[in-house]
Amino acid sequence: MNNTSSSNTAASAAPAGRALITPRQLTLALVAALALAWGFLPEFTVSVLSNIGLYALVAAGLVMLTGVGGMTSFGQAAFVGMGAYATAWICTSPTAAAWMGGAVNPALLPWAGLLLGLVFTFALAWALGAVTLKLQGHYLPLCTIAWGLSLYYLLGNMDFLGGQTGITGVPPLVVAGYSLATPRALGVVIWAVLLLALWAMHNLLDSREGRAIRALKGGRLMAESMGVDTARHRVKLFVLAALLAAVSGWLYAHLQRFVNPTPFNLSIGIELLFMAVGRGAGHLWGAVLGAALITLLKEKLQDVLPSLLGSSGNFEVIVFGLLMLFVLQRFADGLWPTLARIAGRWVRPHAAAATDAARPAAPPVQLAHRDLPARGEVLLQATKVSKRFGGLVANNDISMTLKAGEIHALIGPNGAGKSTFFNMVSGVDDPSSGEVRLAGQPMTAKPSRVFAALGLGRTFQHVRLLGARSVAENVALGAHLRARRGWLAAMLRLDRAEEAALMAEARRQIERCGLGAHADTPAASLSLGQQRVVEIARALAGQPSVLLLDEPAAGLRHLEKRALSVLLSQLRAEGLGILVVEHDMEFVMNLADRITVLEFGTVIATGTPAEVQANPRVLEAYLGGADDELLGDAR
Ligand SMILES: Nc1ncnc2c1ncn2[C@@H]1O[C@H](COP(=O)(O)OP(=O)(O)OP(=O)(O)O)[C@@H](O)[C@H]1O
Repeated sequence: MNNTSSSNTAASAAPAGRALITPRQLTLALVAALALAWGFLPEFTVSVLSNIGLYALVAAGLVMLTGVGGMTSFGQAAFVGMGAYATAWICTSPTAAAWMGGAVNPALLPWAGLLLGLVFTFALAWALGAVTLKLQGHYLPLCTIAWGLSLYYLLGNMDFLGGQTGITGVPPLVVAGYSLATPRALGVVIWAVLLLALWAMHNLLDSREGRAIRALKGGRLMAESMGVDTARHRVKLFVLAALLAAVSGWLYAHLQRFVNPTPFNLSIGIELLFMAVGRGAGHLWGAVLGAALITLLKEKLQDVLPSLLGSSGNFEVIVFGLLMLFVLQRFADGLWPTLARIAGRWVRPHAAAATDAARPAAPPVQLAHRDLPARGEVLLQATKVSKRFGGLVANNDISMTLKAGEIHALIGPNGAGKSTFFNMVSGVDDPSSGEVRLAGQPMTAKPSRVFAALGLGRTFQHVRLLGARSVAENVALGAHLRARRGWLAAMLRLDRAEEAALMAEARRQIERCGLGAHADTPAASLSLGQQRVVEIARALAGQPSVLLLDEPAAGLRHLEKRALSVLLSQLRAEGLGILVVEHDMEFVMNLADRITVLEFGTVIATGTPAEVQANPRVLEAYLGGADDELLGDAR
């Protein structure tokens, strides 16, 4: 721990000499300045700022969905339309009034409209998300275009919603007896809602569920292996973005006081995406920056371009397209990180541990705890497991057991079928035939997260970490299933005690694996060998009874391998069962209790390291191939 805290102190002290202000102070100062100036700004500026607030609310949802979660949606404008139309209809329609008995206080109608919009959007977004988000690659954005268009045309073709003309006479919002009829009055609500939403989403990202959301982008395999239900998280993220869009639509309807389908068409959906793309992956404040840039630019271009070109038309869209090319070329991470780098001279980044220390101590919370099974108990059992890819038999009738308190190594030349077997005993893939049991339970057709819930922790052959996040955050993701607090608690910051316990557990595992000095370093800046050790720490944070390690020694230096050997021996002594796939024969022979050797998908030998090294088939498999010197080294 000492190393960690000293590095934090150094990290926070270094820029402090130049820095004038922390990000939080800067945000508060900007918000205070806006609040103070609000009453004195010209009407036009207030109107533009209100529009920026409305756009930023939708763009913030898109930053979460696209920037953080890795899912692109072109159809967000349609959800804005749903929020707008729901309130416009309920506030103006005689049918709606009749449904409500005609006795509702008119001041309450917009709130009924908000409720209707949210309920309707929730239901539709959940249904659309459940179907669409199963699609991968370019199919997902294509599908969002399809339903974005459908909803837009639906709004414009419903007679009871006024067709293409829309609905006029939407009343202003009334709050505590005050009518918010002007942009200056409603703008305050718009910005208050925006700031509240940014705060809630910032909190969400800084939580156990936030780490799970961030893990969605890098592929679902890793997240599922940590116990995250990725399909559910994707749908929830989609619904969250849709609800923010609907709230923006609700405010829009009461700002404009009329609605028609035009502002909810696909080109606005694309503009909203531009706003989110300019922000830099996952930077929430970038949504405000993107919304401000695009709104102001659009305003200017709509004035300047027609007079320059001598004819009217939506020329600004062409300029947006070209600008987007330029921004994506020059600022691949978006504009926000570039701005943040420039602002870094004056803005002091907060060090994670320093901020933790500044927080009031939360009451201690116990994370879920699992007792290790008795030594010798069978933890993982594969019985006659085969895997066929078309005509290729990658695994052929492989049987193997892993017991508590032993290290079992799986070796074999390249292409022997080790990774295929690993995938089947970790829930990534299902066997074509045969059975895998974990903790006595049949695991056929169970996803990886069920394996994780039953006590299986794993690392990956190709390291899968959240490169931009700290080592501590990466490791805390491994303890996902040991905590319970959900999205709402995180957004409202009711999860702090649990979060503190998770981070403490992460730091404990990092120390244990010898990376204490790097706990607050972004994972991507460690060496590949160290990143492999981070993966082991992450697996350990889940308190597994079975540990699957895929080439843990690859990329490690000699002393690091020795340290890893010591750690694995210690874990074995504690009673863990460890299955390791490894090409480094010296490492394997010195560490493993039992070894299974694969060749062409078939087990050719099983036994102690000495038995395996003396086995003529193994010698032939290795000495006949390119790996001969490996076995030679070990002997
Ligand atoms: N998804 C797949 N589709 C088709 N063939 C596959 C698939 N996955 C693996 N294979 C094939 O199965 C065989 C075993 O591959 P596998 O990756 O399991 O070997 P390995 O022992 O892990 O190799 P290495 O040590 O190089 O990682 C190889 O011939 C490989 O090409």
